[in-house]
Amino acid sequence: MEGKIPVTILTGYLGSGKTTLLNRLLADTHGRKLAVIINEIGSVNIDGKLVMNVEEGMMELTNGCLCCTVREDLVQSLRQLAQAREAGDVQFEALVIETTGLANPGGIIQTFFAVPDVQAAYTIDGVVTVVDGYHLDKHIEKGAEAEEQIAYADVVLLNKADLLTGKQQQELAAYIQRLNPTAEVIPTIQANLDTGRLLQLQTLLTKDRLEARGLGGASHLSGVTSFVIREERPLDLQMVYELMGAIVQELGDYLYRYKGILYIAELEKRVVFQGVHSMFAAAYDREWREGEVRASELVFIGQGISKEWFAEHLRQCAAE
Ligand SMILES: Nc1nc2c(ncn2[C@@H]2O[C@H](COP(=O)(O)OP(=O)(O)OP(=O)(O)O)[C@@H](O)[C@H]2O)c(=O)[nH]1
Repeated sequence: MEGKIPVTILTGYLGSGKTTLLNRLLADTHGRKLAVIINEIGSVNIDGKLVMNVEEGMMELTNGCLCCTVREDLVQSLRQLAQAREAGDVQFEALVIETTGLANPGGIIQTFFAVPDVQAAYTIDGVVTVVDGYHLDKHIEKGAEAEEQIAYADVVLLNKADLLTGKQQQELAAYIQRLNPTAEVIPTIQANLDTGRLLQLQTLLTKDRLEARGLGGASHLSGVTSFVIREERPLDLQMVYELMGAIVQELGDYLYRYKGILYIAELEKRVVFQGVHSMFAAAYDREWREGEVRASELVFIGQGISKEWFAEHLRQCAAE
């Protein structure tokens, strides 16, 4: 992943506080210069006007939602930004994409896997979802988007905490955690938090993070299930690719997000494996540390998927 531009995807329902957070990211002195892509439905880009302090490296996508399919205008913007950076016309170290409140971030994430030159230039650092704690129940009633945005998140900001009692905050945090056990949930007021950390999530699961959340079992809520599979025997990467290729042909629509570390036979490096719906990719990670227990750990988040079924199939990819 050396040299790639890290990308943070900012999602959240309408009015949850995404622009508030973006302004903080731009104003804070976390030491990283950001480029921003904003997606707004409709031809009048109000959000663009609300974002302060960006002179260069800012792009606005209007007329439509960055949703569901690979978007050619997003691809064009990403290419232009990468080229301008390469040529020295703009300088930035990281890219933030703010999506519309009704976007399912899956389409955007897929763009980074599906388009080879985009994949070569960028790497997704993390997905940050801002939740309007005060209105979450209403947003969930309205459709699947609010839950899907949570399901994709690496970090969830439980925003508008000033409008919640301590008990409500706890209940909402537990609810979010059941939807997405691997996400970190942070209560915020006006999206106020250490923004520097948000830009360095490196999105990956670690064993500690999983254990801290008591993972391993399955959780079910509104048809969205998430579970972690662990396999201690070394795997054959080719077999994992073939298996996942076959699985996503059948189940791609139901798999919102899967990610984790693979322990591959005869390889000293960990392999990061992650995907969204039917797009997935593997990349070399750091070397296994001395004394570190080597194992594959993958989290799956999707609709109506079975932990046993996935575990059984992954077991068949053992190299020996
Ligand atoms: N009470 C309260 N209001 C907040 C908080 N955070 C943001 N707001 C307000 O909520 C409103 C929406 O915030 P934005 O940051 O524009 O939300 P957004 O997600 O960008 O909105 P859209 O682009 O329309 O989807 C604004 O009036 C904010 O001032 C909070 O923690 N508490």
